Amino acid sequence: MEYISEKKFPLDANDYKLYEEVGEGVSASVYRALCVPLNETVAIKVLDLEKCNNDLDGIRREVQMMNLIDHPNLLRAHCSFTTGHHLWVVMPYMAGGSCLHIMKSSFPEGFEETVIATLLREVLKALVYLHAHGHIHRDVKAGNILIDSNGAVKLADFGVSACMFDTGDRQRSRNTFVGTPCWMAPEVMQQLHGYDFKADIWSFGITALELAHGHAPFSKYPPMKVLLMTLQNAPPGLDYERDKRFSKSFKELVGACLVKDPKKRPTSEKLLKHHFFKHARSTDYLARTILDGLAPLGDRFRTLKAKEADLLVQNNALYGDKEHLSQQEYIRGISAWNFNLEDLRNQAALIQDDDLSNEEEMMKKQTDEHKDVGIPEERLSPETANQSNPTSNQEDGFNDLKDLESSLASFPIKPLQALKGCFDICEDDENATSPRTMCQENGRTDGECSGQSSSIPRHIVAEHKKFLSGTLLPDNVVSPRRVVGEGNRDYPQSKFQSERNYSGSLSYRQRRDVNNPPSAEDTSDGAIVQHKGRFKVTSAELSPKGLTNCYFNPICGGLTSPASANLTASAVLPSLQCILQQNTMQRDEIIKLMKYVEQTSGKQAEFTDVGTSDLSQTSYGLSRERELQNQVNNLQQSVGSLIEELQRQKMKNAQLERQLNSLAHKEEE
Ligand SMILES: Nc1ncnc2c1ncn2[C@@H]1O[C@H](COP(=O)(O)OP(=O)(O)OP(=O)(O)O)[C@@H](O)[C@H]1O
Repeated sequence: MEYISEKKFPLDANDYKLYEEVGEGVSASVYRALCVPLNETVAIKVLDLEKCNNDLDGIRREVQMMNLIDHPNLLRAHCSFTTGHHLWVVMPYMAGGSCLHIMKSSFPEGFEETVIATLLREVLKALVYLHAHGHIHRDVKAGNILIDSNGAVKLADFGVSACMFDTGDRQRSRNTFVGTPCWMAPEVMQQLHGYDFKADIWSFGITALELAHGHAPFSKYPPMKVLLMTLQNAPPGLDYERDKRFSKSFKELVGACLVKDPKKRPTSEKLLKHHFFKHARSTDYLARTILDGLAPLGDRFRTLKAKEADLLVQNNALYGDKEHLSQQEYIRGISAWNFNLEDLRNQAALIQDDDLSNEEEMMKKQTDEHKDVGIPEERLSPETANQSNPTSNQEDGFNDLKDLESSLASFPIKPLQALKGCFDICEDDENATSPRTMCQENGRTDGECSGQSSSIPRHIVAEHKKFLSGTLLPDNVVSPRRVVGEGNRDYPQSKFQSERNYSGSLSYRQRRDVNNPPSAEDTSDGAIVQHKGRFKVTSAELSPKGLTNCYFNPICGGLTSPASANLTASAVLPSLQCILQQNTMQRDEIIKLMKYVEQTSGKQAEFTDVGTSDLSQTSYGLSRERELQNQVNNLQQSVGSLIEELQRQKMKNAQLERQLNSLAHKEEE
């Protein structure tokens, strides 16, 4: 892992003088330093190899990339070498720091359009180069756009990049769930067909919004919610009202990047010709406008770190609330979201009902706004598109299999609420190993439980399950029990549980190394890997056995477990609600499917009779379910207010404790 650039940077740590720390990632610290023989200021990224045992591949890839690339807008390494158990990567010093840090220090509301156009043009040039050479960056975001003292812009951090020309095992990495949630393209989250360069275009669009507002869309939400919102909502965009200060061409550029169908996104090359970039200026302009008057990078880094520590203490004392902490992580400016099952449950449980209705409103608003800006409906998620044109489904009827599939690929009406229920009830129940058990607990027969109808095409069923189970991640991500069910891959639940690391300095991977030596299975299909503070989940669908477990479980989804005697009302109610919602939706879908199958097999007349009586039974069932659901809602509201009250008391307690402490302190003095 040693190489030299033309300029002959020394490969001995003694030839460098380390100064202050200027940045920190999950796996590394970055220092300003002096290369003594060349008398040149450099940045040195120091990685502790003992702590990154499992990620050597990623590190190797990053260093190789930093060696091979040769483009003024990409951060290239001068050299790299090991010293003790550390790897030093020597690179040009980018005195301005990252765009994220600059915004956090001086532009909390985002940059003005000319600055954005200039920054984005430079980043896009880097992407054109990377894509032309077969690379996907996979982590484009303001935190990885660095600026030097002259205003030169470089895209950094190739730790999770991938190469389109890779084959075999490395090709699999292109189908992994990797990136930072807010910037992650829907196809990367969905894991259905793999992805390509266009994933970077989506992240580029999100970065444009981040530079415009000072934060990425959905950044205040916990990762689980970000995933759901990205998949379910209309793509984010510039708002006509709120973003009046931005030009139409900027809005169009963002709109072009943030299209859910990757095929409809422009290539980086085409995007570079977009008329928005006529607003771009020279990079000196950046130096004059955004770097002028900024404190030295090390000082800014220290201030941000102190702010972050304060916030962490405050939030811990006041809320103990992960949603606030997640936001706080964003303030820190690194993507240190460790992702584990326990978190998913906790985060799902944090989702409030009013969030849900806000979400729905937001979706509706975004749909209207998109219409205003003239964004075609194909940019909208299936749900939103349907909202904007309520008759479209009916008009199309059920004749088109494609329509059916797209409607099956939608989430329940309130997926977050459904998830909330599923996670609540799932608490550490080791007995819940199969859908069969769960369904028996619900008083269903196996037949009902499997939901497999001979008339339903199997590929539709498989896809359907992915969404109706309330799980948006690949099945293997959120349901270790499914893995257990496969027999030979018997992960105990605890292996998937990591302690969430809010400060981001320790990763799941590092902790696990201490307690569990890595096994071959760690990299097998479906293992969750926390990769450099981002998510990385290998898709099981790529393995030949991946699809064999795609059973459609209409009642329980993949996550619920039998109710145990000590379950609280708050745990049971949401889960009931989840079951009701899923039932309602699945019943509708089954009727559609039956109708479709009957129509195509020429039994229309027969079906009408059976169908009519089925439908009337169904509508009775539906109204009964609605009634029950209302009751569940009411009960849930009471539980909600009790929880709120509890939180208020907790806050009071924390305040009293602080007052007591300071009194005790004074007395001691
Ligand atoms: N060449 C550089 N000059 C100045 N600052 C830098 C340089 N390289 C990195 N930094 C700063 O250090 C921070 C961490 O670096 P980097 O992103 O490479 O670490 P990482 O461990 O890969 O982080 P991540 O958590 O994003 O994976 C960056 O966000 C940036 O602010």
